[in-house]
Amino acid sequence: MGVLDEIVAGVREDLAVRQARVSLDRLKQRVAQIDPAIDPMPRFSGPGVAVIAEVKRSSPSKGALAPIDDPAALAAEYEAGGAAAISVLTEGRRFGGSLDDLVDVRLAVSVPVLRKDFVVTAYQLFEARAAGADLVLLIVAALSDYELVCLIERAESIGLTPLVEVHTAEEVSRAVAAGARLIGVNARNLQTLEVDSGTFARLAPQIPDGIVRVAESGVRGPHDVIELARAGADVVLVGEALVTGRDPRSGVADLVAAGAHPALHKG
Ligand SMILES: O=C(O)c1ccccc1NCC(=O)[C@H](O)[C@H](O)COP(=O)(O)O
Repeated sequence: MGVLDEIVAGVREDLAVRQARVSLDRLKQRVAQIDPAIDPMPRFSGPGVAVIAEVKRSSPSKGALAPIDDPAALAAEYEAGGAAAISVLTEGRRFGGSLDDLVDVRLAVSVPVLRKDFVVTAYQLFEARAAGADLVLLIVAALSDYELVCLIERAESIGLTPLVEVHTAEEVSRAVAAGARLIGVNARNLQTLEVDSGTFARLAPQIPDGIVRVAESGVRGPHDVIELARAGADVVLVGEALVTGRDPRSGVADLVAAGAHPALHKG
């Protein structure tokens, strides 16, 4: 079994426990009561490169990264540094996250919030929206074409913007055919966990104009943002470098400044 399959198997076990506790109808009632989701797309379509800053305690590739006792405070620092959105890893077993983290972050910031998890059922979309998420990650490698189309449509029907994650040229084609408007190219191979910094530049030309391009994983600093911008990135998603860095606010601000350089402005 590969790493992704192992993670998804654990996610399904934990999901079954939550589904036994909270019915889908109850989640739908909650979703009907909360404020509408924020549309992140205008923030991702400016002249510079937008930064999604991630709340990430640990990972399968690196183990423990940072304790993050107060995810809300970290997210507020990210927002103060200029983050266009906050990503919250809500998977518990391998990433040390939870939906409670997302609820706390939602209350602390006014920028859009992404539920970064391994979503395989519509129930998780309602969980995400009920917790206050505005975006949700859908990983093409974890889904059939039919599941992908259904989850994109269902997410959008409840106001969530799907970030559709790809790793290969074939997955880009599947994401585009499924109707993705926001595609994330993840440079981390989900089998080997190695980061290949050339992945975005290889796959981005295959993503049609009009679809927002996100570069995910392995962004270490301003130099990488400049390289990714030159390769066509509209957005970068950064976790490890920010949670292990000196200061999250200035860490984000440095990335935003690099992506805002006039020489990189999109045409
Ligand atoms: O981070 C991992 O080790 C990982 C392993 C398997 C599946 C997903 C994984 N990470 C999720 C992410 O996509 C990253 O947290 C995100 O792109 C930020 O990456 P980084 O800046 O390299 O922390």
